[in-house]
Amino acid sequence: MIKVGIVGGTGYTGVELLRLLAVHPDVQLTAITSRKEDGLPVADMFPSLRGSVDIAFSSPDKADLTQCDVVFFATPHGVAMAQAPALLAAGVKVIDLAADFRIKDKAVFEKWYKIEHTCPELLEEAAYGLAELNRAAIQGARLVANPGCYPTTMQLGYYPLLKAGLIDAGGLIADCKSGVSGAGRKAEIGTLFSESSDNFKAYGVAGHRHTPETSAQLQKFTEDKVALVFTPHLVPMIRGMHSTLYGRLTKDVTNEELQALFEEQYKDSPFVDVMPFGSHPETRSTRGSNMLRLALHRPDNGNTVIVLVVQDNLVKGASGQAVQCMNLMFGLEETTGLKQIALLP
Ligand SMILES: NC(=O)C1=CN([C@@H]2O[C@H](COP(=O)(O)OP(=O)(O)OC[C@H]3O[C@@H](n4cnc5c(N)ncnc54)[C@H](OP(=O)(O)O)[C@@H]3O)[C@@H](O)[C@H]2O)C=CC1
Ligand SMILES: CC(=O)N[C@@H](CCC(=O)OP(=O)(O)O)C(=O)O
Repeated sequence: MIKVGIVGGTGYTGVELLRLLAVHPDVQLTAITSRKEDGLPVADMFPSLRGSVDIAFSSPDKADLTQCDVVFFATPHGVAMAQAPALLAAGVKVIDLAADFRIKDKAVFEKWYKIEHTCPELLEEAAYGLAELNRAAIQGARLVANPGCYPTTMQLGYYPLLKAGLIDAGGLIADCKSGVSGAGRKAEIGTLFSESSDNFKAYGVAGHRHTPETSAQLQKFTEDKVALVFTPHLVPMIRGMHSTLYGRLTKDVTNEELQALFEEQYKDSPFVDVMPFGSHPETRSTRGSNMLRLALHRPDNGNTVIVLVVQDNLVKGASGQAVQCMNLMFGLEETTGLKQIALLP
């Protein structure tokens, strides 16, 4: 059994990890931290876990995480970088759901996250945890940087087109929407019911920290200079993400060829569903599941290709993806414990 620790067990991605790992056949939940809830049985806070998780929270300074085989950090940016060196030195693998190890350039990280990077020596080593595009590196990694939720949709949607040189890399436009759980469980005015329900707005239009993460990754797929315009929006739902990705075609290609390109690219990726050309994927078709679904469109058969991508921000966009990485790091089937079908309605 893989002994698992979770730092930040009281947040949305933390409890989502618990939901997934509680029924994972190869996992033993060993330590779950909370700074405020030391000693409280996890299932007292989250009754959905009654009968499935029987351990209590412990404060991060009391929890002996070195007894774990792997530790997930479901914490704000900056927490994992402070603890990862000691854990790795003790032989513990680390999966960070925050951004501490996603951006290789320390100066770029510090500019966008407004915190000093205290262990830049691990940046190069960290494997970027997007299994579909980086499987081999994750398999051999002891430190994984789980991607951001928006970047997951943008990369999986644009990758086949960029790699095949079919679109103008300098004119990528991504119009993305997230459910409110994407902002986490902490109290904030913007996520109060009266502020975020029956309301719809863009945010971070002048610049969002997922732009440098996504651009740096997309740049690996093409020699042309990538320029990405990314506009996130907050939609009045709890879970779910919908990204509409626009690309300007630069070569003659038929719709059948575009569809075949995506189907071929993801034929061995169990968590990417390439839907029939012209489909309209719905966020609810991924709710609670690790599946990302996408579909291609080409209005009027012109030179714009549109990729519609949906996922559950808390599963494929965060905790499910992290478990997918754990499976690869420990030589398990990538889908182990992740076969949940989306909840409808
Ligand atoms: N929500 C989402 O859809 C996604 C989130 N992420 C990223 O995952 C990470 C967690 O997000 P989310 O679960 O939404 O956040 P939450 O705000 O819901 O939870 C944060 C957790 O971190 C703990 N925590 C906070 N500060 C510290 C600290 N200094 N030391 C130890 N533990 C701490 C909190 O627990 P306590 O206060 O009890 O100690 C809490 O359990 C973030 O970096 C986020 O950016 C990534 C992709 C998607
Ligand atoms: C709706 C909402 O607020 N979403 C978050 C992104 C969540 C995510 O992926 O987070 P990290 O990259 O920070 O890990 C945001 O835009 O800041």
